[in-house]
Amino acid sequence: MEKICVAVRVRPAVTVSEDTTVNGTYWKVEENRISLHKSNGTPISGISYAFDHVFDESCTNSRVYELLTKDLIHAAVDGFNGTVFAYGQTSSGKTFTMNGAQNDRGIIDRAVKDVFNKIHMIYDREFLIRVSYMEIYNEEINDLFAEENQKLPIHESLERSVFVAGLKEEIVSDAEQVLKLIQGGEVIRHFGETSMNARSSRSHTIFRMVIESKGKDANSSDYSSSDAIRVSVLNLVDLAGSERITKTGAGGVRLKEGNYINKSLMVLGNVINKLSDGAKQRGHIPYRDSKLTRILQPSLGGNAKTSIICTVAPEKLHVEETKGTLLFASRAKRITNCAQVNEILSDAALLKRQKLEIEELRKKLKGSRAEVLEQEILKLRNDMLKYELEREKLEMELEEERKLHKERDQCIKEQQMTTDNLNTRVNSSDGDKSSSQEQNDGKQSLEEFSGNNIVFQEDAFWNPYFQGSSQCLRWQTIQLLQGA
Ligand SMILES: Nc1ncnc2c1ncn2[C@@H]1O[C@H](COP(=O)(O)OP(=O)(O)OP(=O)(O)O)[C@@H](O)[C@H]1O
Repeated sequence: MEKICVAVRVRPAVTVSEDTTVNGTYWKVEENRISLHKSNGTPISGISYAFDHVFDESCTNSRVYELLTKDLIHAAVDGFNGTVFAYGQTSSGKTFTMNGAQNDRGIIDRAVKDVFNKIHMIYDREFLIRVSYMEIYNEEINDLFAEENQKLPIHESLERSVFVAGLKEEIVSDAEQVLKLIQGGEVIRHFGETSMNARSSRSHTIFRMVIESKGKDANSSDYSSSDAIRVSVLNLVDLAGSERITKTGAGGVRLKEGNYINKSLMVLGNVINKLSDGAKQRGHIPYRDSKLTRILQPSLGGNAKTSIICTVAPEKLHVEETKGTLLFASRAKRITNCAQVNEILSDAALLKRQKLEIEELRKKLKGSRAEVLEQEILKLRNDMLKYELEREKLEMELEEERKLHKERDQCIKEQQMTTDNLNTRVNSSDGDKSSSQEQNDGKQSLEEFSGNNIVFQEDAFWNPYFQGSSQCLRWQTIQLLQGA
């Protein structure tokens, strides 16, 4: 999360008759602060604003570029979206700042050259640059690279986010080529003379560079420098200036243009207001209320680094407009964007990245409580494994036991049968020889097991000792009988 970078630039006073110190007030610039003072030097309370930078009338475009936009342009080459726009009342110096003058090249010119200088110094990536140039005139989008492309629609898709359908994109290889294309666009851009500016921009323009890059070394272990493709969008915007119709005295075409300009700037102001309210109070952001805010949506509170140059006129005549611009600037200063490198990953790159991330997390876990937990989990897992083995062993023993039990039952049955047979034989041969004493005891008579010389007592088979193998059962029975 980072705040939008906001600067105020005061243009030189244009007419001697509008002496800034006459009639009571003047704007004073001190470091990064601008405040309104009375002609006697006392500050007017409540009208003092601090920004990231405040540039006085002596400041050059070169300095504005260095302090406010250079880093952003370099970040765009590294994969961050970036937007720079100039905002201010008509004739306050927006076009001078963005497009420059003959002896002082503007931000766009410097940015284009800087982009190419920077990419020529990056040896491990290859770049593909595409540029487009459009204007929003009377709330319609026209292509400044192809005059026939007028009234272009805005579309939205998951892949491309918000985009202007049918806009011509030129693939470019050097700065000179780009600057020539821009010059061509300037010829068809809508300018017009007003009472306040001999060459007033009657449209908002958006010059766009799409910077794509890819690592040259595909075998590198660093995913970000090899397989991932970075795509960033750099918008350089020159807005038309707000104007008071009462001041300009415009009529006809100029009046219509002025109304459209004011309306779209009002929507921009509303969006800025809402965004500056903070995430909780903000509610619905009216991006869709104008083409300008729709196109700039990612740059306002979205995934982009944004710098705003608010231009003001120092003359007392414009003091109310200047106050309005400063209010806009101070609200914009409260907005936070969330810029991140835009990468498109192939499956291989994704895998590589995930592996690295897992490795990173492992490193972070080391030395923390998580490591102790990990060991505890390992110990529990070992214990579980031990119990599992024990359970299997017991199950096998149980199975063995069942088998023995079955054998024993079988054996009992066989012995029962033998006993029955013997009894039948004894009964039939001895007849009434059985002693009455034995019958009274309720015990069955002892039988001699022919062939083995072993004597069994029927009761003994139900003795608990008979649990076990049939061999053991026999031995226990014998012992019992011997002891009896
Ligand atoms: N910093 C500056 N130094 C010197 N001249 C400047 C500066 N800023 C503006 N000017 C001059 O002031 C005049 C108006 O400037 P510019 O056309 O850039 O205003 P603008 O804000 O773009 O106006 P509009 O909104 O009407 O297009 C131009 O003649 C320009 O050269």
